Amino acid sequence: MKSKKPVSMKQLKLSVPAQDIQVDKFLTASGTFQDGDLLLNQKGLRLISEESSSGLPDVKELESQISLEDLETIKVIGKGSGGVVQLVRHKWIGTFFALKGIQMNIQETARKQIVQELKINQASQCPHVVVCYHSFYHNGVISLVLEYMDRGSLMDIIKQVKTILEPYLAVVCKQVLKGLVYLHHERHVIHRDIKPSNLLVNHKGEVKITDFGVSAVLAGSMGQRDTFVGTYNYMSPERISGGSYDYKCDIWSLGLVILECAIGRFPYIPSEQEEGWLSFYELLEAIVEQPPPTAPSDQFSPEFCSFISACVQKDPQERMSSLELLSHPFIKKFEDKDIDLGVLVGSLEPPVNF
Ligand SMILES: Nc1ncnc2c1ncn2[C@@H]1O[C@H](COP(=O)(O)OP(=O)(O)OP(=O)(O)O)[C@@H](O)[C@H]1O
Repeated sequence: MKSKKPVSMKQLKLSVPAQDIQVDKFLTASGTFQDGDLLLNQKGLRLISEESSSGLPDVKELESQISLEDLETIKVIGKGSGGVVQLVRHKWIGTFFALKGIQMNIQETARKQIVQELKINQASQCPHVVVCYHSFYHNGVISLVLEYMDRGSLMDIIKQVKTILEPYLAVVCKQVLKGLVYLHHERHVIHRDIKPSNLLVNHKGEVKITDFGVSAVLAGSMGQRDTFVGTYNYMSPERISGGSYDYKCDIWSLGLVILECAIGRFPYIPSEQEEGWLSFYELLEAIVEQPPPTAPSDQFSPEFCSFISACVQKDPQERMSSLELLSHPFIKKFEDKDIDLGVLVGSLEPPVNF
């Protein structure tokens, strides 16, 4: 989408502010002069709606305004299998975004279809799903302009703290479950790639699911249900065995992620006391053939152990749904305890400093 061209200075007539109004009242942190819908900085002049009352820019407004030229790169903040994620700033409104690039070696028509489908998916309005403001296709790369989550992913957090205590995990789970209820019951989509690096956190302690739509669209658009480039670690047994699957595969993945955060290692990797490492094929075989992992009952509460086991049932029919899990005793246990995840993440180094 094209951005509006700045108006030339000759066309401008600016009225002088009244004496008793301070100029800094109009200056934004990025050095842009803002008065209502009018923005002025060294790049020129532009009209844009004010931010919504939530503090986040209005999605629809931004969707029609963002173009790649409007975004300046601050730094690379992450690398995935498909490409890099950069912290970028909108030159006009000063807002930070995460710009995720996905390199794709597929036919032009398929790429266009993917961008088209991503545009439909980006209409998410759930507070627990990362907003995708815009998607572009440029020079073989699909770029997504995402809401910036300034504390990175759950993976970044467990790298620093090793384990997360149950009260915080309950807060994380509740938010992820709300995101999954939205995806499963309102949007009727399976995420397919729930893993620590796809659960993002911000300084307010909000947890949001990202990459919604990306894995689903890629799988669908490439004519195979599981064209998969990421990790298989969190994939449910029914998907690994190539059978049919539904929303419950996301619940299996969530159970493994939460157990990993609690015990400080991927549940299928033997602990330090046990011998050996699993190869890729041994891991897949273990997921399909062995009994599911459990939380050690001597280290964790009965509610937590029961929550994990409700998620990692090998038979998807036996697994609880996202809606059912929201009222699980483990989630309920900490609901009135006023646990602030912002305090935990606030004590850690933000990934942008890594
Ligand atoms: N919206 C975002 N805000 C802040 N940081 C982000 C955002 N999206 C991604 N990141 C950072 O970039 C890292 C890489 O993300 P990305 O989604 O590219 O890859 P991945 O999930 O690790 O792997 P894969 O490409 O296999 O899905 C994340 O772990 C996170 O630290």
